[in-house]
Amino acid sequence: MAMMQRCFSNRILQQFCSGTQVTLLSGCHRAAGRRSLSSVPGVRERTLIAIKPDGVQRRLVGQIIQRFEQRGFKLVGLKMLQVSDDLLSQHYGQLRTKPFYPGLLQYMTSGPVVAMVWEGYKVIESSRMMVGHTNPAEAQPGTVRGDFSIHVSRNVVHASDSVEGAQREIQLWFKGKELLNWECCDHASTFGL
Ligand SMILES: Nc1ncnc2c1ncn2[C@@H]1O[C@H](COP(=O)(O)OP(=O)(O)OP(=O)(O)O)[C@@H](O)[C@H]1O
Ligand SMILES: O=c1ccn([C@@H]2O[C@H](COP(=O)(O)OP(=O)(O)O)[C@@H](O)[C@H]2O)c(=O)[nH]1
Ligand SMILES: [Mg+2]
Repeated sequence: MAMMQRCFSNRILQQFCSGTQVTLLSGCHRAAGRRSLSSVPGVRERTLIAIKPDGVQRRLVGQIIQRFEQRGFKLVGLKMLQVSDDLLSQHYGQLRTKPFYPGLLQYMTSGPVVAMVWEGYKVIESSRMMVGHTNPAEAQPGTVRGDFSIHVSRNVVHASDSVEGAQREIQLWFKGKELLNWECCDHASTFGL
């Protein structure tokens, strides 16, 4: 490699190594004739991720956002809010009869929550994997819960668990105008377009 670097200028070396790389270096413009992002099924999937009050109190917001950015997902909605009992009872309605439900409401209203909508290919399934098992004691190291929490009653983050659930939760937590449609300039790297 050192020899090659002596022989070629940087630009020639890039062309020599990879035509694709040269396309990337030429900027954020989609090359003519390429498929548009919308033509790839599933890339517009969206999910609700909420950093719960313990995650905010423990100043984990940046690290959690970083994991989703690094993975390649796109942030399309973000806000910090004090969650109301009304919103929570709709969000966790299916858990109303569980013995831990009163404690869950108390926990979720104990301080601010950071709510986000992330977009990308299979983002719902992937983010559940990234978040890990509901019970942190069973969550794999490398997951958010497996790295940052130890008890099910303080498991740091929420992630939608199905397409229907994600649509319902996004509508519950966000107004349409709070979500932004914007294009990332790294389609070629992320989706191979
Ligand atoms: N046994 C328990 N004791 C205390 N809290 C619990 C218990 N089980 C679940 N919870 C809380 O209720 C939340 C919702 O439970 P659910 O079964 O939906 O898990 P989840 O889908 O992994 O979590 P979330 O919906 O918050 O992403 C859990 O994330 C956790 O905060
Ligand atoms: O035995 C339990 C199960 C759940 N939860 C809480 O309830 C939330 C929602 O439960 P769900 O089954 O939706 O789990 P999740 O989707 O969060 O993994 C969890 O995140 C926990 O905060 C709890 O406190 N005790
Ligand atoms: Mg759940």
